[in-house]
Amino acid sequence: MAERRFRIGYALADKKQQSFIQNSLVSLAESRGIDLVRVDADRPLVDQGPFDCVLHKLYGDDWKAQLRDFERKYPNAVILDSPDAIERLHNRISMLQVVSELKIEHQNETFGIPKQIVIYDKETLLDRLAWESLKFPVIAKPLVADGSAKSHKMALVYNHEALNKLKPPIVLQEFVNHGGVIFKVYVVGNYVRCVKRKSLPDVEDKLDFSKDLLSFSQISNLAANERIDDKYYEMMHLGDTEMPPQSFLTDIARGLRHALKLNLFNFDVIRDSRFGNRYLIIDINYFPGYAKMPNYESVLTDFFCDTVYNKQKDRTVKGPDEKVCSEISVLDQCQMHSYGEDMRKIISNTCSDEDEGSLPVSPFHMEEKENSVQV
Ligand SMILES: Nc1ncnc2c1ncn2[C@@H]1O[C@H](COP(=O)(O)OP(=O)(O)OP(=O)(O)O)[C@@H](O)[C@H]1O
Ligand SMILES: O=P(O)(O)O[C@H]1[C@H](OP(=O)(O)O)[C@@H](OP(=O)(O)O)[C@@H](O)[C@@H](O)[C@@H]1OP(=O)(O)O
Ligand SMILES: [Mg+2]
Ligand SMILES: [Mg+2]
Repeated sequence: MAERRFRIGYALADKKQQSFIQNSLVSLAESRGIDLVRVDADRPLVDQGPFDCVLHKLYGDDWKAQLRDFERKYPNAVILDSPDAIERLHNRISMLQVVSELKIEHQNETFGIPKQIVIYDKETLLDRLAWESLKFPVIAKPLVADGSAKSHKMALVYNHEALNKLKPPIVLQEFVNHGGVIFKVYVVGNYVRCVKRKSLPDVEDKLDFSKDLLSFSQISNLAANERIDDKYYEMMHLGDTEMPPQSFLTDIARGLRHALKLNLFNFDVIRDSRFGNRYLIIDINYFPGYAKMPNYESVLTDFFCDTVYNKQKDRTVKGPDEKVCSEISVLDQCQMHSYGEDMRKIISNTCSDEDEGSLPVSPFHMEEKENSVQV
């Protein structure tokens, strides 16, 4: 049987393409039957198909219209992710609103978001009544989080007088001491991985009134070629900071993934130093810098395989007999690249004569990896 290969088109800004599309990822995906194909943003997407899946992080109405045209022509292709779902993350209020919708209970840990208000105009900014309930210092963040450099420009504001230096629309969020360490939780489908990063240091209880405002941008970011590993933890003295419980983060990730209807995102979490078991979600980003995550190549390749495999499964399931054939053939063509005979047995067993309805679980996520969990 001729080998069925899968095509995943990626439409990314240059910077993202450079960091994400590394040879190591391309060749691993290739060895598992997946070709990563660059989408030329200057030509209509619809003319560049077919793709089994489109991976994208581009903005604007024109791009959204292109995705709609593409979907009309190729209704079976998977778009990762839906532009409407991504848009919710472009506003720092709607982005975090979803956190309060989550119904998750853990015995020892609680979570939420910092106290915050949104200010749309200068008059309200200077009206003490409007933000009376907030305690200084606060972090001023642009309301819009659309990936532009401007949308990352923040300020730590120490007092009321400094507020007139800010340009609404902004979100004012209480600064919460958290021991200078932030947890970045990467989500790739049902895979969840938390890493530690250096964050803003704590501020003193007694505010230093000589300071009024401190501007900063992407304080917790790494350079494009850096990865989170033991060397980074050692250099940044992060080794001793205890991670939040993985099961707690996994539940939040699962809740966010379902509520947001997104597969590819990360969220930033800080541990409130006043309590020790209270966690605050401060930011959610679509398609973050995965290349800095340990083993990003295999995590992403597993996810790609899962995605195209599940889609193929949806498309081909008609009745038990047809199902058996179509699934074995997809697996033969794609997964056998890496799973070999054991997998063939699993599939054949699952598709035995007695088996009427159930489908084989996707074999791509059968191992639990260290420090990560499937949700
Ligand atoms: N409420 C807060 N209390 C304490 N520190 C905070 C708070 N909000 C943000 N920070 C610090 O400011 C940094 C930037 O904030 P935030 O993550 O909201 O910005 P961003 O530009 O969207 O970041 P990213 O690069 O992750 O997209 C955080 O990584 C953290 O160090
Ligand atoms: O630049 P990197 O690859 O690291 O990725 C960063 C990403 O930039 P890019 O998508 O333009 O590349 C940012 O996206 P926008 O908010 O600007 O859309 C945001 O998600 C950061 O949090 C990511 O860094 P991380 O926090 O994961 O380290
Ligand atoms: Mg952030
Ligand atoms: Mg962000």
